[in-house]
Amino acid sequence: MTLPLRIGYGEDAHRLAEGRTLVLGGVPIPHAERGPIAHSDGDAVLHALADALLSGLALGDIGQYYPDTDSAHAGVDSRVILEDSLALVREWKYAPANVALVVTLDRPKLGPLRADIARNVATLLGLAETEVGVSFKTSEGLAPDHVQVRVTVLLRQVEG
Ligand SMILES: Nc1ccn([C@@H]2O[C@H](COP(=O)(O)O)[C@@H](O)[C@H]2O)c(=O)n1
Ligand SMILES: C[C@@]1(CO)OP(=O)(O)OP(=O)(O)OC[C@H]1O
Repeated sequence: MTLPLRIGYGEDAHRLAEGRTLVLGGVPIPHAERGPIAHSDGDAVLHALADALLSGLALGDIGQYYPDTDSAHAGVDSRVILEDSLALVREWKYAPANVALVVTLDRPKLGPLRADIARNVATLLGLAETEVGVSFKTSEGLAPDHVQVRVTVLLRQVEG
């Protein structure tokens, strides 16, 4: 891989159900009536982010490294998935430069948690908080039963 800059893109979606904790970017969301149905902890931000990191270097996706058919990964903390994906990026001598992420969720309002999510994601990636853009959208009632996340990441080549 020779390009000094590479773009990665990732998406994730989970159906929401009662009795589950909604965690986004490693931040538990208070007042969420429902949380994700998932094989792992279902953190859609970290899943989409990990996929974005991998896609930027054409390294596949998290389902290849963490198949949801493998009981060994049941309930896995998504921070581990992200750390593993970041380690692969570093092995190829790249590092994240900045991140833009969009969460689509009808309820609850996430605006008050924007800084917490940005800070947590930045810490996980070794970035400044100002390098993590966090946007929220409702689906306008079109998809009230799921959470959807889309992420772009810019990767920069680093010295070996
Ligand atoms: N779960 C959400 C969804 C949206 N917001 C904020 O609401 C504003 C309007 O969103 P629209 O989808 O109607 O365009 C926007 O400022 C979002 O940041 C939110 O806080 N939590
Ligand atoms: C993370 C994995 C593995 O535990 O499962 P889920 O938590 O269901 O998440 P998803 O984003 O649907 O796919 C990746 C899976 O392999």
